[in-house]
Amino acid sequence: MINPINMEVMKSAVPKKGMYENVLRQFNEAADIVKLDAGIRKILMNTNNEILVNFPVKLDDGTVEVFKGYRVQHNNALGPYKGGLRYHPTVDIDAARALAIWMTWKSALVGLPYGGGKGGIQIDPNQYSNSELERITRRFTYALGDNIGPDIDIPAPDVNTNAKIMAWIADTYCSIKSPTVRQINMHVVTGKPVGSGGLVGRDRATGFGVVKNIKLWAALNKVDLKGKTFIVQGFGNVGYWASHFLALEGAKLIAVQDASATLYNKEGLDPEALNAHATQNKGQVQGFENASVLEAQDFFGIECDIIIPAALGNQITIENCHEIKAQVIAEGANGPTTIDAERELLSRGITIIPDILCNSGGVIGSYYEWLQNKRSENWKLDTVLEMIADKLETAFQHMLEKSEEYKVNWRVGAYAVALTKLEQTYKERGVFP
Ligand SMILES: NC(=O)C1=CN([C@@H]2O[C@H](COP(=O)(O)OP(=O)(O)OC[C@H]3O[C@@H](n4cnc5c(N)ncnc54)[C@H](OP(=O)(O)O)[C@@H]3O)[C@@H](O)[C@H]2O)C=CC1
Ligand SMILES: O=C(O)CCC(=O)C(=O)O
Repeated sequence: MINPINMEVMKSAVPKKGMYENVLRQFNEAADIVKLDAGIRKILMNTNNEILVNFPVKLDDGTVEVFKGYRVQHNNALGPYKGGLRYHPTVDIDAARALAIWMTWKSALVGLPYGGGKGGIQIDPNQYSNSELERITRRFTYALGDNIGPDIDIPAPDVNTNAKIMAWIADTYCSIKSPTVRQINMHVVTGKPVGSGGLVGRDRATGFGVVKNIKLWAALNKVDLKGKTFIVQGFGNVGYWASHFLALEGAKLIAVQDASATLYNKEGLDPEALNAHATQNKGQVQGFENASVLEAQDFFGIECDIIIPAALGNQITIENCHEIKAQVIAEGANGPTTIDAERELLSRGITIIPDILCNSGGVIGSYYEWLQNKRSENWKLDTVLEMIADKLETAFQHMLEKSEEYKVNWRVGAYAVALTKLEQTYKERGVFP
């Protein structure tokens, strides 16, 4: 059902530059390789629904501001739309499209009963107070109306959103339902605080999954992670937890970059101390002691074994990829490597663990939260991490098999798994008899 107030639902338009162009190029390359049915290709090239809401919020000083919120629902052949909400000035329709499309491939690749969605608000959250952010989130939820729902479209955290914001969404969504069904709708979002139906371990699920993938890569290549050096771009949810888990393997974090600073220490940066510092410093690493400050453009050229991009898209580009010396890039972020940069890096023998697999621990964790809510169960942390690791191992194996079958790189192999699964689903249903 479409909320008639402040709502435009549009069909997808012409591809434009940026992440959206990248995702379509990746899709077309893989679709050619697997000889995807032409009709299914047309379906998957398009997004099902693109929702833009303009909603007013009264700020603390009494003035009114109108915000732009997006939710793109790419495809729901495998189940309800699923994917995060981002609060960032770069959120626009193209970014939401690209990120929603990646979610479809990701869910299909790791065998989840979900389609792909993504969205957010075009906003710099640092400019607003906590109570303003709460009102903005609640009005956004209200404006989305029944376009989201536990069996329709299930948002989750992404850049600059977190468990608290998910709790506000769940609370607002439930409060506009009849009292008799309120509590059974908490799984309209995942990534909630544990006290509000959240999953123990969803906070670390993405970073845990990134490191699980690095371990699978290391095992395949007989690499000992102990003593290996790594650098991380973005020290938020994904960047911190990936650093935490990789340090547990004996690897050494030697540089971190966020929007505030680029920090370096070849003797090692302690992820826990850095996280404690960032927590006291609006989430930012700037001002951390025991590190030298580098120019931002020098980050990817740092001598190291592993790079974990865990910030925004299009960070590793044709301009900076020549400087990269690492053996492997584990894509914690969505779309961090441009297509041209990837080509160059692969030609130099650098491995890229593709985002749709590498960061999928998050949505797998979300799936278990959703299932836990549906079944009124509670799982322990060890059980949750084991279940996530298990799905990742299977998906990693499937990616290797398809890469081998078609003699293609890992990203195309991962896409081949996802597209084959979607094609099978459409054909089984008789859409294309
Ligand atoms: N959260 C999740 O479960 C999942 C997230 N992802 C992806 O992982 C990435 C990170 O998400 P998440 O950790 O949740 O987000 P957070 O908001 O928790 O952290 C984002 C980090 O990126 C940094 N950053 C922002 N802009 C820049 C920049 N221009 N240069 C360097 N660093 C920058 C931020 O720094 P600052 O604080 O200074 O702005 C912050 O450290 C995104 O691409 C997201 O889509 C993928 C799967 C699941
Ligand atoms: O947990 C989820 O539902 C989605 C997380 C996400 O946004 C992503 O994987 O990019």
